[in-house]
Amino acid sequence: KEAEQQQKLANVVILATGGTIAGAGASAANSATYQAAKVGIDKLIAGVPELAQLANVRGEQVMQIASESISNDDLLKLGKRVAELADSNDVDGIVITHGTDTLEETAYFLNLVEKTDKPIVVVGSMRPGTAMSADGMLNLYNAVAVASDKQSRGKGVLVTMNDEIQSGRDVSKSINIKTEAFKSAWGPMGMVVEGKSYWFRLPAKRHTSNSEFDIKQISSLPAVDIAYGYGNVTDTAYKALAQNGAKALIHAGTGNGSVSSRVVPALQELRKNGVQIIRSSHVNQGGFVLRNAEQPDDKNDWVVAHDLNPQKARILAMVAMTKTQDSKELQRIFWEY
Ligand SMILES: NC(=O)CC[C@H](N)C(=O)O
Repeated sequence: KEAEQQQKLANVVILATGGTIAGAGASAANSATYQAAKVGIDKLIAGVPELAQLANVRGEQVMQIASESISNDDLLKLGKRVAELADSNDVDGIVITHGTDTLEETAYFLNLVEKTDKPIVVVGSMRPGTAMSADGMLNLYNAVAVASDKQSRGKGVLVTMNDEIQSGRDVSKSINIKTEAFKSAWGPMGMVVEGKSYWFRLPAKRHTSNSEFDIKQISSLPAVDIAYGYGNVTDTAYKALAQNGAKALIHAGTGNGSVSSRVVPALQELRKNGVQIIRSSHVNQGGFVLRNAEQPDDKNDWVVAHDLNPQKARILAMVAMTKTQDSKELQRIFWEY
């Protein structure tokens, strides 16, 4: 009977990378002061025995770090392992446990480069497992529930935090001290409640199987860096990043991606020297940058990131520039993904 039950359940692999979901603090009162990336994946799985009712679950420790330290090489390593698992017949879904600081970057990266319809769910927590009202157990349970659900197929890379199912493209860490930390300007795709998912909308942008990018064809990512716009800003950071080898600069602009008159000449000059200039916005609830609004992008040969925040724009620019150095192609890609 037990063997029959196991055969019916989906096979889900949990790839662990670290973060607060694997964190540990000195006491149960430490919800904010703790060390991330301490607890191994086997212990995390053992801590949620209910997972066995949802799926045949096994874990792999891919790395054990806080997500602010994830490098491009780490992204590639994780992405390639996800692709291998997605290709194997005995894997139905993949969950990635991840620190929340750059979770939105990894989720968007995988959304762009994994050529599969199988569910890929990225999950983290805001409190370590040692804290009172730790959120990691339920978030992980929800992630496995979504990853083992056939309905989750073909919907792009997903994020399950705070009972919501979010698109890995849209979602962003919006506050750092609440368990309700992850928001999308365009709303969640669904909810997961008591191990069951409820869907309300689908992503309109290209992703996974329908993407022109494939992790198997990517061996390195170009240097793309971000510089921040603010009152009294100078062009120092932009120039320094370019001098250090950046092939594209993401302008994390004020408002609708506006650029200070003290910075414009440097960006025009850098573009003439081959550096791609991509205007995004760092406004809190989600930016919306349009071509030739604020700045003459056609004349300057700059690109706009539209609704992608600066850190997501960096991910898309890196992936796109593995294929093209043409600014018009780059802009097409920024509209489509
Ligand atoms: N809540 C978290 O996961 C933050 C912990 C750590 N800074 C990380 O991103 O891994």
